[in-house]
Amino acid sequence: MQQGAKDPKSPIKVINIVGGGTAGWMAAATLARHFRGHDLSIRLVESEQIGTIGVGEATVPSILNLNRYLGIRERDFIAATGATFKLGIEFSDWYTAGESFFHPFADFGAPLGGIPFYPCWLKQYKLGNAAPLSEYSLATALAKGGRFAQPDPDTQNPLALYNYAYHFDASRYAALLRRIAESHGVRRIEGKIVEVRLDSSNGDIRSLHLQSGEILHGDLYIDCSGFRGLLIEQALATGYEDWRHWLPVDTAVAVQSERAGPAPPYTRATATAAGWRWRIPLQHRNGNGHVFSSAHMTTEQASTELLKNLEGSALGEQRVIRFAAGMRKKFWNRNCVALGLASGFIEPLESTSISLIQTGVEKILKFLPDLIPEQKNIDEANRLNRQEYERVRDFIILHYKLNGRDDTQFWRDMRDMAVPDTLQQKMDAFTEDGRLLSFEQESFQEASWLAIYDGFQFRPRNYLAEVDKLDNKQVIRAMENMRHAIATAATHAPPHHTFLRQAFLQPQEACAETE
Ligand SMILES: Cc1cc2nc3c(=O)[nH]c(=O)nc-3n(C[C@H](O)[C@H](O)[C@H](O)COP(=O)(O)OP(=O)(O)OC[C@H]3O[C@@H](n4cnc5c(N)ncnc54)[C@H](O)[C@@H]3O)c2cc1C
Repeated sequence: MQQGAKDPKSPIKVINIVGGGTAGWMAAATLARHFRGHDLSIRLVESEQIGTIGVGEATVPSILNLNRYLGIRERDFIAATGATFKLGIEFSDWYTAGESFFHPFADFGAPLGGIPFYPCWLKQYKLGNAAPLSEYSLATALAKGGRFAQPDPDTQNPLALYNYAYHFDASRYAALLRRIAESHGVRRIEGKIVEVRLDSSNGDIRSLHLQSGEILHGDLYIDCSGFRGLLIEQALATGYEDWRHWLPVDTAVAVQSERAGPAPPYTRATATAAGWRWRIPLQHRNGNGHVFSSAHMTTEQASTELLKNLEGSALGEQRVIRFAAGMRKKFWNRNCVALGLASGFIEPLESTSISLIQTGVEKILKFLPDLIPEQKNIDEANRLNRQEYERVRDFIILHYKLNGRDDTQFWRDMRDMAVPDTLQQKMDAFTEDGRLLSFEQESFQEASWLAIYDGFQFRPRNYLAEVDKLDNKQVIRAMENMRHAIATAATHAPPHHTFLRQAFLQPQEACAETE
């Protein structure tokens, strides 16, 4: 057998990870933790000369599971990464200019008489007896007031159940993960890979050749090299499925800025003439960016719009990043798995990339039992990965499809476009009677779909007939009680910055009682 070629039945002994951005270090820390005690060596190659993408600072709640798995205490995480809490996303000017709505990581209301809240609300809303849906969400009320408190895990009150995520400094998070990975034995190699050689007998990746002359052989290669896809595309020519006909936003200008005022506990996404701007509040600064369609707006226009709307002075230079929405045709091809930007990218509107890295790593763990790769497992991992990407894609497209703006060609085109069949099916079911279809591998659950439908005032023609079994007066009273309880609970929570300071940023001893 050639050097570097592996007997297909023997367990993997060497994993080479290419790239030390968020994807590379997430993979390194998780794989090293999962396979500790195995006869396995994990190496990570990264190049300071190339650097990382330097954005990617808003997350979804699944990040808490990763931190827990890696043994990262919330207090340490928040101090190390300059993190703030995130209750959801405020969408400004998306439906029409001047209007905004909130997508919380939480359900709306609580079931009434065994019937889910939404159909009950819908009937009363149509009758003019209900407040806007957002007023039945504690997470939304907290966000609006700039307040934060952690949900009480023992509460019996369904209104107090919500999730949260974080905003964090991506480079500091990568550094934290690196410390964990290295403590589990991962070896970091600084250097630029200048050549990737394939095994002529089977087409697998055989070796990585560094500028320094060092050659790395391995059994499994994880491509975390960013958009370039050094292994998965440049070496293995896996192919890319391009979704720009649905998601034409293809360029970002990004800049950091000084914080002005206390950090709100949410991300803001503000629609512009041909895209949208993000504002991500960290403890020590804001992350800002403007993502736009280059067919409808120049980089100069996008940059002017971004700078004009910064809340504090810009810190450092603006960066321009180009991308194409889509996914690699296979995320696992031969002896190579692509994670992060190397595996695909759907624009950052719902902060999904980091969670897709997480589920990508989980698929490696699940479909590589005993470290022995089998083609049927690889095929299944690819099938699930595709579905997961497509579900996220559909959810993002929905935000554009439902827009009510008439001010530019971009928004009119987005409203008129034909959407994927899977999305059309969901929209049709919802329009009929409020049914929320859920397919395999959904990243966003029913409450999230509801938040977007309702935010865009896209409402069903009918409500579920079952709701008519409930007594109208009782329903109205119960809903009013919920709204009152939520408003009261929200005003009792501390301002977000006070919560952060008191619970997480004070010296250890002072915090002991808050744990
Ligand atoms: C505009 C924008 C906004 C985003 N916002 C969010 C967000 O809010 N939330 C979210 O979840 N995600 C977001 N993302 C996605 C997020 O940034 C990425 O998923 C995340 O940073 C992971 O990137 P990565 O590690 O795959 O790639 P990168 O950070 O690009 O890292 C690539 C690594 O590969 C190394 N490398 C490349 N070539 C070589 C070579 N030849 N030799 C050696 N090393 C090499 C580099 O040195 C680097 O270490 C955003 C992305 C963009 C473009």
